[in-house]
Amino acid sequence: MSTWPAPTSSSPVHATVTLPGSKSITNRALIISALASGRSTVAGTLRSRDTDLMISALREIGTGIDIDSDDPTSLTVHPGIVRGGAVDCGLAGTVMRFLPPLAALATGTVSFDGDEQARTRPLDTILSALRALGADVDGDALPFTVTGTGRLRGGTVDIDASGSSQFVSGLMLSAARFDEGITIHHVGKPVPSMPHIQMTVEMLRHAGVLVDTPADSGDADTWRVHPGPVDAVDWVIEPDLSNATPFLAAAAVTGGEVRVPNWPSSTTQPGDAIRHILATMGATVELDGGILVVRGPKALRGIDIDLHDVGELTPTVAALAALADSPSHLRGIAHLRGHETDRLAALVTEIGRLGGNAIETDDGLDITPAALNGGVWHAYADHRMATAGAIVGLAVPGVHVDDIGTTSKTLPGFELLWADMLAGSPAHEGSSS
Ligand SMILES: O=C(O)C1=C[C@@H](OP(=O)(O)O)[C@@H](O)[C@H](O)C1
Ligand SMILES: C=C(OP(=O)(O)O)C(=O)O
Repeated sequence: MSTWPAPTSSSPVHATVTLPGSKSITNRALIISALASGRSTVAGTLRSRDTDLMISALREIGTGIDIDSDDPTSLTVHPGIVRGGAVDCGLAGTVMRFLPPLAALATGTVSFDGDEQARTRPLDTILSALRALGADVDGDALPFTVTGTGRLRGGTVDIDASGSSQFVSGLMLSAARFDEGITIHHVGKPVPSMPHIQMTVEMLRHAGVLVDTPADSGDADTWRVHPGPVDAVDWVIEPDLSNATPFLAAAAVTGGEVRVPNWPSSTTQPGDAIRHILATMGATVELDGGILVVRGPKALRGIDIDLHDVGELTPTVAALAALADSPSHLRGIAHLRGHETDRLAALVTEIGRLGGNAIETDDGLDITPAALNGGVWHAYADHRMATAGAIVGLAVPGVHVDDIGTTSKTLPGFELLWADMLAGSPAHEGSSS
């Protein structure tokens, strides 16, 4: 694997960047469609490692998925009886957490494995919950098996979802097909990434599933999915707003202007929070007729922010903070230690390697301004670490990302999009020139 010389831009970046579909919405739409009572279609699907793993896994255990030969982002999903098979989760949290509850409905054994690095990602919470709901699960982490009899009792379960919102989402997504549905009580420190749980709720409701949230029932930290049929839906996937953030950051870092079309006027995607984050750091941000326009400031300010709800944005925000002219405090993100890699440790190490100043706190990062130098930025097989390196490289000559290819987890062809963004901007140096 050769390192990627991150292009440096000595002039403001001016570009319009169109992003493919959302990973989180795509993989939810696929699971819900696989459980539906008829044929669904999914338009604007993200095609990337995480979503292709979901497609392969669903096919393996009985779902028919046709891919339009003229437009590989258009899928037709034909639900089938869930059967045994072997599932590769790669490093995808959405595959390793969303599929086991569906596998519990199988008529055989579904075996799960994934990348070496995936074997350390937390899973015991959801696997224990499935056992409590009547499933036969062997193992507490990857690799593990789920053996089904074609149905699952379901019912009430207490879980500690402070490590990942995906435990709640994963259980909810298949629960309408459990005999008793599900009632999930969370017990523990606050659940992160609540917008992602709201995404699950809204998409289930869109498919006709009856869901009670804490706001509906008045029961704090309790979600209920009633048993019942799941409707077929013609899904249209929003662009991935978290994947938009490195491109918007490019405007902020270079004092340029980046436009992202098809920005939804209302969304459950956490990436929407980048508008507030960039504005707080000094950028001008406008949402104008579905186009998000970010104009960078002369100098970026640091930020003090709780990212508990939008942890996915941390690598982008940390890269921006490393280039800001005042200190930043990123809080509420202890759970990032269980993401693709330990993101807090990885960001501290990589910012430090370039001469920056980042320290790990109990639940986040403190980053103070320092002059940065070039060097190798390690991605740790983490797509968002790789894109964070690209952001830093815009402002710091001589940054090389060791594995830019890892961006294919959610954004294949990132380097080309990055190069296209820079192509319209006069002075930059690096691989894309
Ligand atoms: O449900 C989802 O699609 C996701 C939930 C979040 O997970 P955590 O709650 O584990 O942070 C997020 O970080 C991840 O990228 C996608
Ligand atoms: C945490 C992430 O991914 P995953 O779905 O694998 O948890 C992410 O994309 O930032």
